[in-house]
Amino acid sequence: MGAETGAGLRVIEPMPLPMHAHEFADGAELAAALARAVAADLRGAIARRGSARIALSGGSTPRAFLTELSKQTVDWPHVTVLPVDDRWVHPRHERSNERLLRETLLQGAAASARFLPLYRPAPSPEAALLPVLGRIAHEALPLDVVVLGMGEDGHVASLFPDLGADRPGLREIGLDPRGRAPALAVRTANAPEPRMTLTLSAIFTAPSLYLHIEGAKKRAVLDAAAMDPRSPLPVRAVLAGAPNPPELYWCP
Ligand SMILES: O=C1O[C@H](COP(=O)(O)O)[C@@H](O)[C@H](O)[C@H]1O
Repeated sequence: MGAETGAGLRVIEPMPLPMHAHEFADGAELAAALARAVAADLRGAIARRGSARIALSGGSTPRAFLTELSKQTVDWPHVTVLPVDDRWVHPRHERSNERLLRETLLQGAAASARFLPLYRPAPSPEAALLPVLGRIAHEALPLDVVVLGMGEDGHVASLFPDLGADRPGLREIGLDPRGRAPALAVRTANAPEPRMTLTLSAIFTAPSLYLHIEGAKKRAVLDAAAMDPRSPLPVRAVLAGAPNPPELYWCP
């Protein structure tokens, strides 16, 4: 948007990066609507190609959505599910995103989906990176659907604002929309354990990209990042680089 000044000059004000916003009264309504939309995408991919691939976020926000998604009518044996990121902890650990997906989504009929873990029983994500990269490249890409969450610090997947602070160049690889690496081993001062994460170039292979955010504080972070062209937050890189505007599912 621009404004005329007295001298006839136009002051160009920044425009927010686009998103398709879907807003709900509460988390239960949001979870049901997001599950219906994602299930429709999965059925569409299966109808077109015979199979579907979906990458899903962990953390605390998506539990109700994942439970709703598991109840949807989908040809689950033809679906491959993977986490967008995982913490380098055993899959029975309470902070494991794999554990969350197994306990919520991979239940009932949805238990017949194929699960592709990012975690392996290796001492570090760096030690496991090569085999994980190979499996992702051969069995997960291109994705059909990605659902991203966001932390209050503006991180998405395990792409944190301090990405690359310990290893120069990592931030560029993780946030490059056209980069060649589909996954990264990362460490952050903001979380207790190392992690494995998909990069934005892998995330952007999905034609359906959802951003699932709950609460006023996260919404303010997102809106500020959408508005500020100089924002260093990884969520800004999602909005700026996504081939299509993401579908925002939000409730207070
Ligand atoms: O660490 C993570 O954080 C984000 C956001 O999680 P939330 O608990 O604030 O909902 C999540 O999207 C990501 O998958 C997870 O590993």
